[in-house]
Amino acid sequence: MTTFGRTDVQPVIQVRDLTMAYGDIDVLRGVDLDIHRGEVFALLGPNGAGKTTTVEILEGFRQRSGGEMSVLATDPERGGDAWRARIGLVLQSWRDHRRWRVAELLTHFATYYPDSRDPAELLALVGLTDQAGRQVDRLSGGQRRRLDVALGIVGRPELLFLDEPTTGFDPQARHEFHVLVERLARDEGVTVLLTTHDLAEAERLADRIAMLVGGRIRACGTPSELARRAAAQAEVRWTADDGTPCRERTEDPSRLVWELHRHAAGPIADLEVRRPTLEDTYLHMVHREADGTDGADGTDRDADEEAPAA
Ligand SMILES: Nc1ncnc2c1ncn2[C@@H]1O[C@H](COP(=O)(O)OP(=O)(O)OP(=O)(O)O)[C@@H](O)[C@H]1O
Repeated sequence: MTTFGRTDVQPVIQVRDLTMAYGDIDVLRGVDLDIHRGEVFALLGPNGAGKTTTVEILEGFRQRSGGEMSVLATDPERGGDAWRARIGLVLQSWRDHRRWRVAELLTHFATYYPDSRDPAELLALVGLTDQAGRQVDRLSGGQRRRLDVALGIVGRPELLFLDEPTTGFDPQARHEFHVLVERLARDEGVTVLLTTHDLAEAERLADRIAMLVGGRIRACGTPSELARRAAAQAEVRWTADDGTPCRERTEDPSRLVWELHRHAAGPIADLEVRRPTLEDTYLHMVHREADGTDGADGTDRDADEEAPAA
C-alpha cells in the first residue's frame, strides 16, 4: 500500500496491515481501516475476534506487533496528554467510584478538560437527570452504562470509542442511546468507533460496518452495500438421490435448478432457493472460522465477502 500518510482529507483513523500476536497466537492478521470525520463506524465480530484488542491499540493502551496507523494524525504509541484529551472512551463501568454521586463524578471529570460539557446538560443528554444525586453503586446496569457514556463525552471528544456500549440496556435505553450517538456524529461531527456483536445494532447505528472474523476484516461497507452484496448470490439447497444434503451458492440459480432437473431421474427432493440476508452471511463467516474451514491465507473466501477497507 503506497497511499499511507497524509492527504487533504486524512481519515481520523487510518490503519494498514495491523497485526497483533499474544505469545505465538496471532489475533490480528493484517487489518486495514479508514474511518472518516463524523462517521459512525461499527467493528462487528464474534467473541474473541480481536475487537477490543484493535480498539486498545487505537487508543494507545496496547502495543501492536506490526503495521502502520494514525489516529487523529498521531501514532497512538506516541500520543501524549493533548492527543488523549481529544479522545473519549467508554470502556468498563466506573467501579472505583462507587460511593460518588452521579453529578459529583461528572463535575469532577469535567475539570480534567479545557472545554468540558456542562454536567447538568450532560445528565439531561444521557437521561440521568433524575439520578443526579444518586450514588453510582445504586444505579441499574443500564443507568451505569449511560453514566459511562456521559463520562466518555464530558471532554467533548473529537473521536469516541464505544466498546459494546449497550450491553445491559433495555430496548428504550438502547433506542435513546442510538439517538444520542447519531446526534453526536451529525450535529457535532464526532467520529465514533463502536464495537459490538450485535448485527442489528450495527445496521441501525453505523454508517459503515466492518466484520472482523479470524483476525481479518472479511467485509466492509454501508449496511445496504453489505446487504446487497450478501444477497447477490442465491443459495440453492436440495437432497441428492443418495440422501446427501447439498447446497451451492450461485448468481444464476435458475440455471443451476435447470441443470439439476436435466440430470435428475425424477423430482428433486427438498429443492429450495433463497437469497441470504446480511445476518446469514455474517453467521456463515463466523461458523466457517469456528469450523476451521477458512484458509489461513484467506484465499477461499467467497467473492461476495471480499471488500476493500476504504
Ligand atoms: N492480554 C492478553 N493476553 C493473551 N491473550 C489475550 C489477551 N487479551 C486478549 N487475548 C486473546 O485475544 C483474542 C482476542 O481478544 P479480544 O478481547 O480482542 O476479542 P473481542 O473481539 O473483543 O472479544 P469479545 O467480543 O469477547 O469482547 C482472544 O482469543 C483473547 O483470549
